[in-house]
Amino acid sequence: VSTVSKSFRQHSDPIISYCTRLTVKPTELEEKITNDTINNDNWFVMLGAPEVLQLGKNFIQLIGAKKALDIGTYTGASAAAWATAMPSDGKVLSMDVSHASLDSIGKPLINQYSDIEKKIDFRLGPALETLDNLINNGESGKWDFCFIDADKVNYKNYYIKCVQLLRSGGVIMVDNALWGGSVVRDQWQSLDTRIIAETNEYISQDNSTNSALINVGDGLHLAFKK
Ligand SMILES: C[S@@+](CC[C@H](N)C(=O)[O-])C[C@H]1O[C@@H](n2cnc3c(N)ncnc32)[C@H](O)[C@@H]1O
Repeated sequence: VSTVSKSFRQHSDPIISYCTRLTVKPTELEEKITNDTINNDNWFVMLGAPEVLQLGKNFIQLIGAKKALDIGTYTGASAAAWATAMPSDGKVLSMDVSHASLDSIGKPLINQYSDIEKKIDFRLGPALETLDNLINNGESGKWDFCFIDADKVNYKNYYIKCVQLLRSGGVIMVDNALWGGSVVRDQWQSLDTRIIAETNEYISQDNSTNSALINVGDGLHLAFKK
């Protein structure tokens, strides 16, 4: 049994299933994306934990977010979650270097829900380039919500760019912030672990945000821009 785990993993602690069962309220579309990803894609462990997506949706509604950055699309589960939580004039910019899983699993489902589909802009290419383009186009301070969930080696870079793009009162969610618990186990220091741990330290020292590092899903570092 693992105490740092996404609820859909078989080895996750029953307490995680309990918390998830009571609070996660997926729509029909969200449920379909989750199930199709788990049943059909070899890399399904990358899927955003439903309990993390629910928390993000709650934040989006709490702060009235209308512009979200989704860094790491995969099958589109997180992008669909943010779009679901937003009003009809909301916008999700979802970034990935590959659209293979999105095209085979997420897109055919999302296309059946035009109210969700029209809110999401799926952008192909390295996320750092997309974020730099936004900054160069005067988008700093104009975004409400960021979800960081792509390649771990760029986590600190993504965080720094998201802080710049976010408005005051905006929320950043850094996923996989506990990386299966490896951040506190010296013998598991892979490059990804080291960079995630470094990013956590950086966020904790960053005076431009308040933060909360919580054990939900694979660990989630929340940062609230001052
Ligand atoms: C953990 S998955 C994202 C999961 C998704 N957010 C969800 O909730 O289901 C990570 C994704 O990041 C993408 N990725 C890897 N390197 C990237 C990069 N440099 N820029 C953008 N996306 C990248 C991968 O192709 C992969 O689809």
